[in-house]
Amino acid sequence: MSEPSESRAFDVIVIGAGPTGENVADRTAAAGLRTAIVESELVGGDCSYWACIPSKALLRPPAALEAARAVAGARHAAGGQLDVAAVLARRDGFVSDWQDDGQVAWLESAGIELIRGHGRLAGERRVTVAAPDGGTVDLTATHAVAVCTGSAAVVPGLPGVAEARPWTPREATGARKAPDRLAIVGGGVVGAEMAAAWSALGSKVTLLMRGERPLPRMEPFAGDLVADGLAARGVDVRPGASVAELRRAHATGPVTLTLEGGETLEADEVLFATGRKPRTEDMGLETVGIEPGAWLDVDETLRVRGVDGGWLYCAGDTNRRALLTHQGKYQARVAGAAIVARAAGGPIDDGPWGEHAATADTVGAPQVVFTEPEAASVGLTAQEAERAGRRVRAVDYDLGNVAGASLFSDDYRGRARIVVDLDREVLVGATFVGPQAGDLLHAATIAVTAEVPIARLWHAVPCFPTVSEIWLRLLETLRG
Ligand SMILES: Cc1cc2nc3c(=O)[nH]c(=O)nc-3n(C[C@H](O)[C@H](O)[C@H](O)COP(=O)(O)OP(=O)(O)OC[C@H]3O[C@@H](n4cnc5c(N)ncnc54)[C@H](O)[C@@H]3O)c2cc1C
Ligand SMILES: NC(=O)c1ccc[n+]([C@@H]2O[C@H](COP(=O)([O-])OP(=O)(O)OC[C@H]3O[C@@H](n4cnc5c(N)ncnc54)[C@H](O)[C@@H]3O)[C@@H](O)[C@H]2O)c1
Repeated sequence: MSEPSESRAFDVIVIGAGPTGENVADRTAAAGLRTAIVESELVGGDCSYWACIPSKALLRPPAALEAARAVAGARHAAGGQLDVAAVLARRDGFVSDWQDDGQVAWLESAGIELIRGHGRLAGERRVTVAAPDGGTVDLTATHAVAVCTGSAAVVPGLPGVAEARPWTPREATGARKAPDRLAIVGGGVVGAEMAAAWSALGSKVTLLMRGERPLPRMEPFAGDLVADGLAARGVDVRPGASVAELRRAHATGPVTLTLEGGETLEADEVLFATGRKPRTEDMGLETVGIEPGAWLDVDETLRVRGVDGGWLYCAGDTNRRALLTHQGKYQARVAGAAIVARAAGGPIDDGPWGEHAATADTVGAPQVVFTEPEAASVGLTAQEAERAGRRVRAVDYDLGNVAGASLFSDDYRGRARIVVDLDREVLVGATFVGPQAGDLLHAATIAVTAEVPIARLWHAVPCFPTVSEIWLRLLETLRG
């Protein structure tokens, strides 16, 4: 006998309660629209339990220890080893032991109704939820449905991959002990951060990447400095290495990776950090004329293109604009405001930098990679700017030559670059690499998104002796 089905009506239905979905729902509920959010796993999403939070919780203790060891006078007091069990316990605390009670309580306090289960679109403004108890809940939205279902790890279909039982970022951020030998495939952000984390926590890490250096989307010097930093901490960094097949002969035994060219490598675990795919395969997209499994193509207000009636929105990883929590939350604020404005029949301000346009996604989405050294960037690289037909000048400066940096740590090594649009005399990109360089980034994000004229930036005086004096040095170098 099938479980009973229930029908409910709301103004807005959000599918996926990750950071993005939570923020869309928060905006619409705060504006008085009856809002439901559908979640199939944990309220809080990947970011809270299997991505940003646990990864940064693993990376922070080794970084804190290194920071102390980098300063003569403090070094002797930081001579011990990391307490790995305590690091993992602290990580478990940050993910609330993979329980979502706290986030559920927040939803309740915000007046958002949680409906647990797997959500699928079922035609215009309709969502069917397969509830954990086997029943179904049929939902109808008066104004909008927002798809915020995030992304999932891509594992390439190499021979032997299923038997090798590889780690995805979920296992890598949630592991309960450091494997003796960890092979990581993919030199993107996850690969670099997990190499930094697990090498510090006791694994012998080999980082295999197809390209010349890690972090291929950043300025080349960022990948080079991060590769040097990883190598200095014992990671075997292998550029130009592609895995051809894997073999794990015994369930409890090691895995052997065969590289293209025939070389083999043995490890206890292998992590595939090889990118993401949208979580849209099994969610009824075909009922609204979209191919299942596709990234959703949206306009600047985050409304899905090509859907009659304009009621379907998509924010966060699933639209592929910028796979970052802070950009997903930004899109959520924009989409939420657009849904509220359209529901009220009000005007839509969707021109560049308008209230209902996610302009920063393409102009100034910042990112910090929490390796040692950190790599932080916003806007365009010099090469991207040139490819876009801009007349630009890249200005570089050695971060270690700034007084604040040499005080911050002995032998500070790092580099900064600003990319200046020579026609408009504004910054279109910036990159900082060095210990704790991520904290330098927000000033650059403001300069890029607010299009602060260089002539005015000259009057923004950084304090002596902070690492921020890099700004003065870069502008002096630009002006000659
Ligand atoms: C290891 C790792 C580290 C990262 N670190 C950072 C970082 O430091 N900073 C940063 O900015 N970004 C980081 N990211 C990226 C960040 O995790 C994502 O950009 C972010 O989680 C996207 O948020 P979201 O809300 O779009 O999706 P998610 O967080 O994935 O949430 C989507 C939610 O939708 C639910 N869902 C999916 N399908 C359905 C369905 N059909 N029905 C009901 N519910 C459904 C899921 O269960 C999930 O809860 C990291 C990613 C990884 C893998
Ligand atoms: N600190 C942060 O902001 C942070 C941290 C982690 C992840 N993230 C986000 O999460 C997303 C996912 O990260 P990711 O590192 O998985 O993806 P990514 O796209 O950054 O990197 C994946 C890498 O794997 C390589 N690759 C793909 N297939 C391969 C194969 N078969 N063999 C070898 N290499 C292969 C790609 O060339 C690429 O360099 C990113 O968009 C990133 O922005 C952000």
